[in-house]
Amino acid sequence: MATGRTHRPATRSRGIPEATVARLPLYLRALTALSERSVPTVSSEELAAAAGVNSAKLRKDFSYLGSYGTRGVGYDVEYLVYQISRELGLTQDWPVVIVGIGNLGAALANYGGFASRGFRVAALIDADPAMAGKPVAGIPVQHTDDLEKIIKDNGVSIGVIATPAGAAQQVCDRLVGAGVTSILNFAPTVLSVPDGVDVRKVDLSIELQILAFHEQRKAGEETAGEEAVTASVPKNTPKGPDGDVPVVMPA
Ligand SMILES: NC(=O)c1ccc[n+]([C@@H]2O[C@H](COP(=O)([O-])OP(=O)(O)OC[C@H]3O[C@@H](n4cnc5c(N)ncnc54)[C@H](O)[C@@H]3O)[C@@H](O)[C@H]2O)c1
Repeated sequence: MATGRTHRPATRSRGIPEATVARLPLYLRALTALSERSVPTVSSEELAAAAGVNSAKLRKDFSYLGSYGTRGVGYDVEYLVYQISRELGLTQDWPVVIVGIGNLGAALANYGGFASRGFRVAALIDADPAMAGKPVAGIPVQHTDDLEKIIKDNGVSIGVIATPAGAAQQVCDRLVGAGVTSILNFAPTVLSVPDGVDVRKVDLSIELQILAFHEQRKAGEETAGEEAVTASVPKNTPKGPDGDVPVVMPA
């Protein structure tokens, strides 16, 4: 399998910066909550606060969508939900396969939040023959022998890897070989993929390490006369698009 990580430009071809794309799901989450409460319109300030984003940044982001709101009225909640969903490609159904149905894979399969956002778990795949045919979240687990056929039969373009780290590259290669072009990797390893394949990595332990760093810094700031401790750590630490630490990172 060809290797080499995908390097995305900071701006996608359609002119929406990656940083804006990363904030769209935050707006969508806040807007969906408003929609569920039947709130018809929202100001940029209210929405920015609900999404945890600076309001000037929000207005700039929405200008890329061609959405400027109405002075004195704000943004139409339902229309904005539609616009952002369309921009993110969520107005269509995305069949997803999960590979590695252990503790994490089973938890992901049971997570209802995927389906409600347009991601249908089409198949569960595991290398353990003892698991074949056993239902998890109502879906029978299938053996890795059939991985390529499962991908093709279900028209899958997004794969989730929840195998041990040592198996992740091989699983990734097979997924890509079968036509998968987007991978969400939970295994603690860096995956090599050919150009045109997107990999996103989720690592909760890294998030905890970043929080530990901040905790350490807070403790350092509270300790009078210990400037040497606070000065030894950089001021600018990794932040997410909305100012908090990101859970999903580029691979
Ligand atoms: N990113 C995170 O925040 C996070 C959190 C927890 C776990 N993890 C990682 O997720 C992975 C799974 O963790 P877990 O606790 O569910 O492990 P687990 O041992 O419970 O499950 C792993 C599953 O993968 C299957 N498997 C092994 N090799 C395979 C292969 N080649 N093809 C298909 N399936 C295969 C095993 O049969 C098993 O069912 C590990 O890499 C772990 O480090 C990541």
